[in-house]
Amino acid sequence: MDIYLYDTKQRQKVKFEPSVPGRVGMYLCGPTVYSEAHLGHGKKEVAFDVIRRFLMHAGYAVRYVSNITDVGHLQGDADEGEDKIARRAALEKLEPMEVADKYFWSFVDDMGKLNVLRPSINPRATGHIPEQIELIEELIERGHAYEVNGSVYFDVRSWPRYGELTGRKLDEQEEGTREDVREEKRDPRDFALWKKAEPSHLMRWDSPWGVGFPGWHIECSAMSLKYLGEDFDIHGGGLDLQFPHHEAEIAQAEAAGHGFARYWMHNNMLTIGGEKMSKSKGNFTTLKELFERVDPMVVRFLLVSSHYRSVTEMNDEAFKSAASGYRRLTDALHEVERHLETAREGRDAVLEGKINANVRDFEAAMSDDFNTPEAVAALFNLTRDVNAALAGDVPKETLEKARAAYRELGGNVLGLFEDAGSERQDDSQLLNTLMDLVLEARQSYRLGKQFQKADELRAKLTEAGVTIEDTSTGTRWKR
Ligand SMILES: Nc1ncnc2c1ncn2[C@@H]1O[C@H](COP(=O)(O)OP(=O)(O)OP(=O)(O)O)[C@@H](O)[C@H]1O
Ligand SMILES: [Zn+2]
Repeated sequence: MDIYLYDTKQRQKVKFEPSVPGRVGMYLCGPTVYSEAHLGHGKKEVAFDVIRRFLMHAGYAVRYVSNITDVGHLQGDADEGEDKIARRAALEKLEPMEVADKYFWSFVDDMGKLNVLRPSINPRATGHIPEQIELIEELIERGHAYEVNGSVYFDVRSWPRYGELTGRKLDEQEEGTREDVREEKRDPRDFALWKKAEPSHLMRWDSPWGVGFPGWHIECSAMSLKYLGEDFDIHGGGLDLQFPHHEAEIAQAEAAGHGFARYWMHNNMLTIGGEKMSKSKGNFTTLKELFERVDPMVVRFLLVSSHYRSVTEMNDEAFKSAASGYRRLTDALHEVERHLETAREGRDAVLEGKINANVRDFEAAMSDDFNTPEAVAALFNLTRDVNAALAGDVPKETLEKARAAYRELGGNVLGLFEDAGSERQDDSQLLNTLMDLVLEARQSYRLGKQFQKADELRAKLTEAGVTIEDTSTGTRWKR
């Protein structure tokens, strides 16, 4: 199966050829673990999870590495200032590593609910300080980095290829860093590889340049090279990471003499009211909040219904239609399974021909830069064909073929049906159904003017940790 993907660096769709036949090495920039993940983070994780799953479907053995940033990411992505983790540690009165662990496990939990496969390796920046120091030493030796007052900077002027991923011109590169220009830098575009730790800085390590901590970008170069080797296949991340983070990653690795990622893939943003969902804008919905009102599998369905390079807009309407689309697929699969219990032996060649055609459409869509909306459309066509046939009598072997198509394409590739998070997903679905029933009961008390009973129900729910709120659009509940 030939797979084409959009490579950010070449600015076009290209045929994917792994550097080692049959194997794929993939690296995805992971979370900075200082707060709860929001739906935008979910979009990124699901986008690359589906890419990984389809490569597995195509027969590749995939090593999927996604880092955990637990040091060096400073406020405002700058070269100067407070570390995001340390800041949160001070606010929550926790050790920095306690903050990192708390939000790391919370992230693992959220991604499990979204049925994102666990990475093969989840390396942490703090666990790879020697590797980062070694890479910085190589850069200094080759004349691409310099030390000043215990900090080390990448010398952008020594590396003319800097900026080639995004094709930024010199003056545009300066813009992002001008505010943080320090006298120490030879050029305002230079970025920190290692920072001297001020006495107040909690996270600190010995280095050839004194006590300090690594810059934000160096961990990804060091850890991807360590676990995937030179010239690994795919590097992914959000669009907003292209500059400066990914430009810096490439420069750090290549200037030190290493081959780096061969394909660059970037997901577009999840928006709300047309604006990027982000922590700093405050317009975010954490996945945990969302899962209280929307089944995580519906959230995943919404995410895969738009292309990873398209913007996904979040609103109640989108969730409503995702819920009904998702229900159509699961209902059809359940119907197939129900019919299988009593089906007669034999096959239906006409329906099998249609199933095969839909499977081919699905694979063609996914081979064309992982076009999930078209792949979902193929599943709906399959559903239409299967439902029409189920009105009559479908024999067993053909039903099994239909079930296998749903399980492989909808389940294993799009991740919509089972595995990692299925138990918890069932629980949350059950909880939603039960709460709908409870709220209906309360509503009928109120309509029957049995207000005391309605209030008692509400009080008992509060006792159980569930609060309910009456709004103009209906009653909502929260845990
Ligand atoms: N709305 C979004 N849609 C898609 N991906 C996102 C979105 N927000 C963040 N990401 C991706 O998640 C990763 C981590 O992002 P980050 O922690 O900077 O989140 P953020 O909410 O944008 O935070 P901040 O506003 O503080 O920059 C990045 O790869 C980024 O591209
Ligand atoms: Zn990175």
